[in-house]
Amino acid sequence: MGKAAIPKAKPVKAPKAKAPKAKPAKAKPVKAKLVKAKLPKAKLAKPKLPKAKKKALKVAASLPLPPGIPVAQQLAMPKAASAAGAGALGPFRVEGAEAAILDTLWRTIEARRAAGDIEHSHSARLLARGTAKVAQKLGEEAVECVIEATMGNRAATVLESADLLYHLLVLWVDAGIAPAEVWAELARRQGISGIAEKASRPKGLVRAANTTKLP
Ligand SMILES: N=c1c2ncn([C@@H]3O[C@H](COP(=O)(O)OP(=O)(O)OP(=O)(O)O)[C@@H](O)[C@H]3O)c2ncn1[C@@H]1O[C@H](COP(=O)(O)O)[C@@H](O)[C@H]1O
Repeated sequence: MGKAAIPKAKPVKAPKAKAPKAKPAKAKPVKAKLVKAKLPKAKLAKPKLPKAKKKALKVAASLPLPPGIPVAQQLAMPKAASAAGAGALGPFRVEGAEAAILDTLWRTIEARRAAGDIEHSHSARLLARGTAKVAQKLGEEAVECVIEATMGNRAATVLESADLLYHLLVLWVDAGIAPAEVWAELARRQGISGIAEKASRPKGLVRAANTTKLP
């Protein structure tokens, strides 16, 4: 019984011969890592071009952009850039295209309302249909904007955002609200945390009594 255990210990020496073979293999993984690091970049760069071209054709055919905004540049932007903040807006900068355009557009819509030329003015025609229609159109444009943003359609979201802002201004004109009133409210909120503000609101039945929301 004890003799049989001795021969089993001899094969243990065999693994020592395999150890030298492993040394040259160490140099290979280093090269393999470098190759792997380059592959993803090539894979990401190739599929982007055909997608951008397809989207550019669709948008150009169905929703033509105003002059001065490079469609190809918008669509070629990586999705990560859209979440990068103000830096992502670089390609969209157009001479004279600033937030002040909202004040100008509001004055135009107000002038159209006053003139009442429903034959030639979309604003006048929409305003003539009443508050409910104006509000309905704003809701429709908001939903369309939400859909495009949810689908990740960056360029279409820009177009829908413009529609949304225009129809919001029509609603302001209908309600007799001047942009400065909204700007003032935004200015008042500057520096106030939204979370802190919400926490300071009255809760429960007190809040429900003052709003249409459920407590
Ligand atoms: N920014 C806009 C703007 N954005 C969108 N639209 C119009 O909004 C309308 C939206 O079309 P929809 O089919 O969604 O709505 P709809 O025609 O009311 O159809 P229904 O919902 O009634 O079925 C289209 O006629 C668009 O051209 C705009 N119309 C005007 N403006 C600006 O307003 C200024 C004054 O326009 P007028 O009032 O038309 O002179 C213009 O110079 C522009 O600067």
